[in-house]
Amino acid sequence: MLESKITQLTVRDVRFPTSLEQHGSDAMHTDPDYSVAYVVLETDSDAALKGYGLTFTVGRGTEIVVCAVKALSTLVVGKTLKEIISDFRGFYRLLSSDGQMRWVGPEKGVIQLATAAILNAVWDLWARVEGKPLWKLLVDMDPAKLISCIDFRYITDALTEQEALDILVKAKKGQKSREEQMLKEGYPAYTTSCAWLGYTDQQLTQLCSEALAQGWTKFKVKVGADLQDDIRRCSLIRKLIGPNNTLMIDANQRWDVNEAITWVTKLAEFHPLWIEEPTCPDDVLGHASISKALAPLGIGVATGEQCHNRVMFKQFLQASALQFVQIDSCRVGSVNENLAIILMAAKFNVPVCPHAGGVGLCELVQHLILFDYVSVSASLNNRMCEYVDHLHEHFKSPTIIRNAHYIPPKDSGYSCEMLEESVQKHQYPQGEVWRAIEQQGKQ
Ligand SMILES: C[C@H](O)[C@@H](O)[C@@H](O)[C@H](O)C(=O)O
Ligand SMILES: [Mg+2]
Repeated sequence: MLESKITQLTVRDVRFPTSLEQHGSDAMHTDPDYSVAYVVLETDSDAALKGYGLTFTVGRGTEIVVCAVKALSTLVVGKTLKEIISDFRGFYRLLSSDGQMRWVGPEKGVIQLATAAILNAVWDLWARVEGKPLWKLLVDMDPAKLISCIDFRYITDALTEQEALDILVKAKKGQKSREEQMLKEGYPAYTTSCAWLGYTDQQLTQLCSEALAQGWTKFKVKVGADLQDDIRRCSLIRKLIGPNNTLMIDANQRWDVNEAITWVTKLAEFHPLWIEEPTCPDDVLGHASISKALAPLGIGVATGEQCHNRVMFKQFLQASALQFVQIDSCRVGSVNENLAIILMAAKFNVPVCPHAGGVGLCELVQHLILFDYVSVSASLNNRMCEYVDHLHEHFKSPTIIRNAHYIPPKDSGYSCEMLEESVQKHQYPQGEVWRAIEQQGKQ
């Protein structure tokens, strides 16, 4: 089936009206409608083989990503899977460095989100052909083959191909038992679903109590809009979870550098493990200053959900500007680029704690963090994967959480195939969900 040719790419604008109940809200994204540009790759295979991919967005603007996916589609339609994976690095470059299209990037913004959607679908297709979930395809892959999927351009000053290969070869030791451990226990997760910024104290208390009863021990709270609110909310949640559970805070880029330091210092009494996205996501040196100032308080800096490519991560690592690397399955160039980031994090000995606050992100990124543990970092120290409890019912193979751990997916592929009925209902603007909302607005 590797010979299957990709005959068509379809892309749809699918949105969920999460802003109505403030799910997903933070200090900068006050009304997010969790959305995806949803890609399906059709093939000429008899076995009705298809590849499914997506990239996450938050409502208006999804149509621009859809447009960018269409613009890139000519680069993938007509290729066989074999052609792509026999030189995946070359194919990655074809998409990310197209001589005309790169002008609207390069490797950042909308075009990078579109690249992610397409490449996520290609990886899904490959894993389906191999009859494995994506994480298993990755952990079983020969290290040299894995390396051949990565574009090392611009990062060899931080990580050479040889160093990356050495990391993978070294981590072969103990791989089998780590894989068995994951299948048995799962990968540790934390929840963000109790404390979105738009939730009331009452909601926060109820959701947090329920989560504690379900076995959650690590919680993230949104902060950054109003200091007094933050003090009240953090104090509330710290009381609920007790001194031994873990608390993280997330400002979604709200502050200037000095403001971040002052603000977080005032929240230090609640002992957050990290402050996430304290300032502009592109400000490497700003993050380094914040890291330095907060280190004596025992608070680390986490970032990555809007870190648009491997070069940004390289600089953050080189400048000791973050203490937690938050990879994102859709922000950068899919698995190919995330492999580079995971390997750089290993070289710099910084834990990877993926971002998953969105629709479909939990489904996707669980594969990458399983790969990180089994085949790269071999450590769970200071590591956990984000989980948000929204919209999983729209997926064919939704995430499975047991005792606050991600249980490794078993179905073939990259877990982002959506239920066709859900796609049709939520397609923007013609799906019935959006037509009903429009109707109500008119009344
Ligand atoms: C708009 C989104 O919900 C963000 O608030 C979310 O991704 C968040 O930053 C997170 O870390 O989960
Ligand atoms: Mg965040």
